[in-house]
Amino acid sequence: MKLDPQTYAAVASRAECLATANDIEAALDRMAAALTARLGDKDPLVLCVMTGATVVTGRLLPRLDFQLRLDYIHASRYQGATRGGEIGWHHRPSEAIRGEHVLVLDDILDEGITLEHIVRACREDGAASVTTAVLVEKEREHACAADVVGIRVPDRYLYGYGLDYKNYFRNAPGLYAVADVDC
Ligand SMILES: O=P(O)(O)OC[C@H]1O[C@H](OP(=O)(O)OP(=O)(O)O)[C@H](O)[C@@H]1O
Ligand code: HPA
Repeated sequence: MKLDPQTYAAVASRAECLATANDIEAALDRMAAALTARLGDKDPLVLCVMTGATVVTGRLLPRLDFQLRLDYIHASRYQGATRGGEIGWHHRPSEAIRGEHVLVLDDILDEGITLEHIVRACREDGAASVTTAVLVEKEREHACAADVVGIRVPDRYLYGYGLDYKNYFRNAPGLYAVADVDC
């Protein structure tokens, strides 16, 4: 569904910036250092979790100065809503994963259900190892933990740097918490 320009502007004006682009770029530097230490000699297969992880993947990969390959995996459970539902699989690269040291890269760890399903699928599909990294982790309980976390934020609905609000705002140059009235 499309947002009309008035609603779009009103949502943006009510949102609160929780992390600036500078904060996030510094977090990406830290993530790159941690991932280099873990995977620098493993020739990993990086799996971008579509669609939200496109921005973190694009910003992080040029910081990883070692041999790697890029593919994608697509499981989602929000579909433009602010509450998650059943997980839906759209692309599971089972053949590509077999025997690989996999790095699953996602934008956010919220309830952790998406990452839990993806890690389980990678193990079922015969990955040699599975490492997980997320740009943002919400301060709440998660169904599974991420190995590498860029930035931790309060448990509010967020947009920006790949994260969407009603399929918009993935291009916002920071992390913004949506006002309660818009959730
Ligand atoms: O930890 P969870 O509560 O499971 O939520 C995290 C997941 O939710 C978002 O995906 P979404 O289903 O919204 O798809 P999208 O990437 O296309 O936005 C996000 O990109 C994570 O993959
Ligand atoms: O806070 C969020 N914002 C955008 N997408 C999400 N997917 C899970 N949590 C969020």
